[in-house]
Amino acid sequence: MRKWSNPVVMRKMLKLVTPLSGWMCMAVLLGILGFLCAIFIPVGAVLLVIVRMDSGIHLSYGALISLMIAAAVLRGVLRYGEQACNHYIAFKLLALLRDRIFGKLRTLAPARLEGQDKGNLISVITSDIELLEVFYAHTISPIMIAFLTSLLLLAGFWVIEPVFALIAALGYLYVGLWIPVRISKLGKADGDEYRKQSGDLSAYMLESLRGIDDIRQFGQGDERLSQMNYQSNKLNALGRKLKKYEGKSTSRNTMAILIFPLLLLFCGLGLHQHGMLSIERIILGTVLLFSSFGPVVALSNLSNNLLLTLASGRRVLSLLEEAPEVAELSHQKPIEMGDVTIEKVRFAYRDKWVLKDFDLKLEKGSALGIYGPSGCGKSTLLKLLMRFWSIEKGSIRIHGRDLRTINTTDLRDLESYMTQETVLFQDTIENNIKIANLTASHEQVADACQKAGLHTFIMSLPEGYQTKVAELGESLSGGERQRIGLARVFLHDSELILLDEPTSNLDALHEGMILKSLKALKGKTIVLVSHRRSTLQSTDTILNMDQGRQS
Ligand SMILES: Nc1ncnc2c1ncn2[C@@H]1O[C@H](COP(=O)(O)OP(=O)(O)OP(=O)(O)O)[C@@H](O)[C@H]1O
Repeated sequence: MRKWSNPVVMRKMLKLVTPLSGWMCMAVLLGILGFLCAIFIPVGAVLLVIVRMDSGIHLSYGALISLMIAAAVLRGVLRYGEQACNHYIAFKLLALLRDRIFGKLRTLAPARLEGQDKGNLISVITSDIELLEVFYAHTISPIMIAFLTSLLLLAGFWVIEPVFALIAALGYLYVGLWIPVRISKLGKADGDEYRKQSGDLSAYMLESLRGIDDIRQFGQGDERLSQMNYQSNKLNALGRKLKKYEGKSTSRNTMAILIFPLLLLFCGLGLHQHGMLSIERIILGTVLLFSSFGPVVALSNLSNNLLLTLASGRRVLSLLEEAPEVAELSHQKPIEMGDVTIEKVRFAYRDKWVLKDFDLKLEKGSALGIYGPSGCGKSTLLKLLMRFWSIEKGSIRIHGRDLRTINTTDLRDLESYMTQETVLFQDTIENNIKIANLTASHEQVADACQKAGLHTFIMSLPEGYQTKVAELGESLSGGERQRIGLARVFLHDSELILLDEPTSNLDALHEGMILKSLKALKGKTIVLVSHRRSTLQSTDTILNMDQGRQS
C-alpha cells in the first residue's frame, strides 16, 4: 500500500468529484443557507428583546416572528436538499469507483489474485469503498460550508464590533481547524492499522470458512476460534483508541463553544465600560457566536470518521494505482498461430526461482506431454505461455513474434488454458460452458460436451443444459467439474491448447474418451501436463521437466 499523507489522499479523492462539481456547489449553497437559517432563530429572539428594550432599532415585531418561523421551516427543507445532493454525489462516485476497481482487477489478475492477500482485497472492494461514502456525502461539503459560512459570519461580527470578529475567527479556527488537524495527526497510524487489521480478520475468516472441513477433521476449531478472538480483541482495542480521540475532540469542542462566547462577552463589557459599545451589540454578538459554531463543529466531528475514511481511501486508491504484473496490450499487429519457441527463459516468483534458462520448441499442430516432480514449474510454464507473469530473461515466441508484443485479446483468442481447478458460476450448466464462447449455439455447446464426455451426464439432469449449477450445490463431482472445464476448452476452439492435469479426477473410461477427442482435433497445438504417464501416451513427444530443465 502507498504511504501517501492524509492531504495527498484527500486531494486524490477530491479529484474524482470534478465531474459532479455542479451538484457539489448546490449542496454547499443549500448547506450555507440552512446554517444561516438555524443561526437566525436565536439571533431573531435577541432582536425581539432588543426591539422591546426600546433601543432605537426599528423592526416590525410581527415580521421578525414570521421570519423566524420561515427560517425554522426552511432549515429543514434546506438540510434535506443538501443531504440529497451529497448522497447523490456519494453514490454516483461509489458506483464509479466500484467500476474502476473491477476494471483494475481485470488488469491486475491473475497474478495479483494468486497472492495470499485475497481477504484484504475483498475488504477493499466491499467495506473500504463503502466507507468512502462518509467522505463524499459528509466531508467535502461540510468543509466548504464551514469555510464560507464562517466568512459570512465574520463579516457580520465585523459590522457589530471588529474585536468580536477577531475573537470569533480564533474560535472558528480552533474548533474547525486546530482540533481536527491535531486529532487526525494523533490517530493517523491507528486509523490505518484499524483498516489493515480489519482486512486481516476478513482474510482469516474467509480462509477458515474455505477450509472448514479440514479444520473440523483435524480438530483445529478451538485454535482457529481463539485466533479469531485474539484478532477481534486487537481490533476492538484499536477501535477503543479511536473512540478516545473522538472523546477528546468532543470535549475540546464543548469547552471552546463555552469559552469563546464568554471571552467575547467580557471583552464587550470592557468596551462598554469605556463607552465604546452598547449592551445590545454585546448581547447580539454573544448570542451570535454561541449559536454559530454549528458548521465548524460539524467539521471538527469529521476528524474521527475521517481517520478511518482516509485509511480506506488510501487502500482503494493504492489498488487503483497498482501497476499490473503484465500490462494489457492492444493496437499491435494481429497474430497467426505457428511454432512456439521458448529460449533461455528465466523466471522467479519474487525471489523464488522456478525456471532457469529453460528452452523448448513446440511445432505447430503437435502435442507435447509434460511431467515432472511436484513444484518443478509445469503450471508456471503454462502461465508464462498465457503471459500471466512477465519473464525475467529470455523469450517466448509464437510464429516468431515475442509474446510481449501480441495484443492481449489476440492471445486469449489464440490460447485455451484449463487450470487444475474449474470454477463454476451461479448460472445454468449451458451458460457455464458458454463463457468460453458467448456467441456459441446450443448445438456447439452440446458438441463440446460430447467431446468432453459430459453430454450424457447433463441429459440425465432434470432440466438438462438449463439446470442451474447452484441447484446441484456441491453435488458435482471433481470429475464432472473437470469435464465442464474441458467442454469450455473444446468450445473455445483455439489454436494453442494448454491443459494442466485435465483428467486427474477422471476414470479410465472418461479419460480415454477425452484423449480421443483431443487427438481428433486436427492442426491444434497441445501442451498437456500430467503426472500420469498413461495420459501422456496420447501426445507426440514427452518432456520430463525437472528443476526447470528439459531432460
Ligand atoms: N503465485 C505464486 N507465488 C509464489 N510462488 C509460487 C506461485 N505459484 C507457484 N509458486 C511456486 O512455484 C513453484 C512451481 O509451482 P508450479 O505450480 O508451477 O509447480 P508444478 O510443477 O505445476 O506443481 P504440481 O505438479 O504440484 O502442480 C512451486 O514451488 C510453487 O510453490
